[in-house]
Amino acid sequence: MTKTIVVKIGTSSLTKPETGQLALSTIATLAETLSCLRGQGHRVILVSSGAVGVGCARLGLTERPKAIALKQAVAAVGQGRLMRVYDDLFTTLQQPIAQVLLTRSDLVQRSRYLNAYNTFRELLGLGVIPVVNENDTVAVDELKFGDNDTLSALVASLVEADWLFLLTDVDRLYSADPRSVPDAQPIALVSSMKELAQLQIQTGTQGSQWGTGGMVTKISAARIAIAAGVRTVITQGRFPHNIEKILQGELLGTHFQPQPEPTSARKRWIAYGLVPTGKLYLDSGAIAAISQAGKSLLAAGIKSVEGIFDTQDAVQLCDTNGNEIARGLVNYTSDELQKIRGCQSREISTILGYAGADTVIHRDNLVLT
Ligand SMILES: Nc1ncnc2c1ncn2[C@@H]1O[C@H](COP(=O)(O)OP(=O)(O)O)[C@@H](O)[C@H]1O
Ligand SMILES: N[C@@H](CCC(=O)OP(=O)(O)O)C(=O)O
Repeated sequence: MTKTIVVKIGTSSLTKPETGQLALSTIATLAETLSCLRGQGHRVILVSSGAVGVGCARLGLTERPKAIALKQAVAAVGQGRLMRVYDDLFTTLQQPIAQVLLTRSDLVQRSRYLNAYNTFRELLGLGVIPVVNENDTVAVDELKFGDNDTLSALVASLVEADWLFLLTDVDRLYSADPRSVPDAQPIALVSSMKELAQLQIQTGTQGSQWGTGGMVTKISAARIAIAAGVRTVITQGRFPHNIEKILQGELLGTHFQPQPEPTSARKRWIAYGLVPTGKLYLDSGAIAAISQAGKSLLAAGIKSVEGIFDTQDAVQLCDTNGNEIARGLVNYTSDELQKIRGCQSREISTILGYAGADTVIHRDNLVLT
């Protein structure tokens, strides 16, 4: 059966750690594998990092730049070079590809989000493999994916993929970073995010020398993808043929089982497409009402309000310790909420001097995270 498959490859797999030069045999095998999957009728998207790493190698820089302007300039050098290598390899295999560079803002506005969806649909319909990366050269700090693990999960969610493969320089997820904890235990299957929380995995915050997010971003990417019904696998990038083996049922890498009932497309956009601009801290009654009873959020349950936002902006809903429970679109501005937090709905019109919505966030606009 035809599947939609998103494959993300990180800098640590695309380049040689010693020199930063391209790992050509890995890239060639990846191109071969993806072309083969296309030949079998699957729809394939490649999310490729490497613009900064390849740009550094091209310019003789020995470490990933920290200054934003330099990083953006280096990415511009590397992205072109990376695409040239991909195009040469895929052309040899008679497989057309396309470059798709996205920024966070392309997914924030609903119309642009749908536009991105339409572009992917057309490309996949044409039998093209889109090669996606963040548009590092123009992305601004506040509106960044920041790492391609997240980007690939958002793309997988956008196109409602069946599979997301996160290819990296370790063969799977471990109970702790195997670089620093040699007896860390391998994890083969994660059946829910609740189970993952119980495993208490240690990830550190660092990736490899050239990678960005390490395992943390892969786990949060898996969270986004499985909520969209996408089976997610973390596996070794050096052996791209493993993707075919996994699709045939071999249990390589770490598998994250998709949520049985995926969150609706609109709610996924609210939860992960939008960038929240504020936080509402809730009391325990409100937390129980939204998380267990599926109710809307009322002003009475809000203890405090953080940030400046407008109506219909996305905000995070947190417990009093700041742990996020849900996200949603607010019916009131931050100024209004400062005045009505903790109040009964019937008091709102007297406090504000005009009638507003009964709910602060209607349950149709509220997503548990
Ligand atoms: N619990 C863990 N299990 C496996 N790897 C981990 C874990 N915690 C941290 N890591 C580190 O994450 C690294 C991969 O992340 P990163 O360098 O960002 O890769 P990529 O460039 O593929 O995105 C591994 O090399 C490993 O050292
Ligand atoms: N967009 C950046 C990659 C960011 C990123 O997530 O890198 P990695 O951790 O290697 O997957 C680039 O092309 O260099």
